[in-house]
Amino acid sequence: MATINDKILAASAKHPQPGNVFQYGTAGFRMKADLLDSVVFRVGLLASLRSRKFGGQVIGVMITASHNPPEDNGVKLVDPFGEMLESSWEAYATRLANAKTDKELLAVYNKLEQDLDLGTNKTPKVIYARDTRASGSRLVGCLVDALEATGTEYTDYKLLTTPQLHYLVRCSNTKGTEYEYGDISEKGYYEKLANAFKLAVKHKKPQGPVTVDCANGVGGPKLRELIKYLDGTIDIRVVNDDVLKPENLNVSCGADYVKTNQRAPPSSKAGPLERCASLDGDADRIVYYFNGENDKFVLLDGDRIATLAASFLGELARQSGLAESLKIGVVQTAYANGAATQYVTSNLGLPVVCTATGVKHLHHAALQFDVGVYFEANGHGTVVFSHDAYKAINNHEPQSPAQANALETLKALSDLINQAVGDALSDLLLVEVILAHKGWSVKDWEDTYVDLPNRLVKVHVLLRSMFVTTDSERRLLEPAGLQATIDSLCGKYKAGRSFARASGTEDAVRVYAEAATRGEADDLAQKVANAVSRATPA
Ligand SMILES: CC(=O)N[C@H]1[C@@H](OP(=O)(O)O)O[C@H](CO)[C@@H](O)[C@@H]1O
Ligand SMILES: [Mg+2]
Repeated sequence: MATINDKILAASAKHPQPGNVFQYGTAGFRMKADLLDSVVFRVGLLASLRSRKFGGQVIGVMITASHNPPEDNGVKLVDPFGEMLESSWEAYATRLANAKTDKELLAVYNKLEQDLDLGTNKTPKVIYARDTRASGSRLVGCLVDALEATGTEYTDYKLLTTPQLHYLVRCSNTKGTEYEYGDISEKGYYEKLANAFKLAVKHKKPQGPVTVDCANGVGGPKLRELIKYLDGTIDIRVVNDDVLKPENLNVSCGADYVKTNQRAPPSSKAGPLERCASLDGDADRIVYYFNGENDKFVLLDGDRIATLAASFLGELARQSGLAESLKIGVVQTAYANGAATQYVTSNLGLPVVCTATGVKHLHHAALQFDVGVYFEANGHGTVVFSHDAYKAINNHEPQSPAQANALETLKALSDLINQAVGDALSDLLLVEVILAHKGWSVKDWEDTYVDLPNRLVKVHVLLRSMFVTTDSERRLLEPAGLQATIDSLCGKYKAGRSFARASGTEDAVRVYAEAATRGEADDLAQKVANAVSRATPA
């Protein structure tokens, strides 16, 4: 009888390594889809090991390239509690992906089996899903070959948003425990969100429609499905939801297009002050926007969602009598607008923590609070409630009808908000709840503070690894002397702030600058970019 090792060798022979060098980055592996067969096969091997490491708990595999062009694809792993893969395992994924031959791959796999102290012999379990890309079903085939070869039990959830898969992983592993998260089904996801939303807006119905651009991705059909469970409590108008033409995915639409180009999708028919939102290709990011006075485009990005959520959660905690027991905090990266940071500390009186770029860093830091609000400026984020926060919310005896109302809304939000990962559908409903409660238009939301003009530029350098940062990427240790130059440049501009760091996803150094006026922000960004270029070999 063929051993597992024989089976891995035979299956691997169907998916030869193309000779490329791969790296499991911030968002898993991501590249042109036709290069990915061997990578997905090998991620399948790792998912099986990861499940064995946790005594047979369910691990998730998501096949998506999010906001990338339609011809790309990617793959990432979901850990047992629904979080992103633990960083130390990213290196194992990279090692497996880069083994040149089938034999070498098997050697790496067997070595990991030995080194990882896998403990019990429980059958490994994996669940997986994919976005709407044309290459998705072929890549699923590669994944299944690995799961079959390793004797891993698996369930194919077909098309899902990334956060839906995270939800299912968390539900699977918490069933019957005190952390039980929900029913292990797609329907369970919609029911959980819809019930929480209906409860949260029981007394305050959202005013006017919200138009949601779904990037022609998987978020479209999933949002349409969610709407069926909302019983007309909100008017959501779905646009750019054509998934039958996968070549249209993220093309001139979607959250990344809107954030990068600072404009609405050209197909948008929104009138002045109409509430609009855009999801990305796998629906884990969302940004809001509208046409303001004189047709000025106004973006309400992740910073704005974070400040809105923090302000509302702070109010609810006070109104329900839980201000003392719920420590609320906001987590941002250095890319957050200085005005947003200032608003949270000065106006809301809440602490702000800055972390390195990448949502896993933010998520981790947010767990230090009872209620941790975290968003990247690009619209990826969520609010995490600690176990103690759930206990406090669920055990608190309200002292008045007003307290009872606030508590009910707070409870509903703790169910509405995806605890595993940033989720565009959950975040959409969260924003809608808050605007409804505050009775705010998008203009009122914008008016909470004035963003500092800012500029983000990319500098192409020969060796981005030369750029070594400290202080949550806000300051450079190397190249020597460059930080002093940046400091002195910032000092010349009112409210000047700038930093440079190597991108983790592109071969470039990113320079961010903000200042009191548009001209000064642009000027500062350009000068720092020039200094970055000068500090590196040509
Ligand atoms: C300035 C910026 O937007 N950076 C993005 C980008 O990271 P970089 O390391 O800056 O390339 O991609 C990350 C993964 O999608 C995302 O988490 C992050 O916010
Ligand atoms: Mg995404």
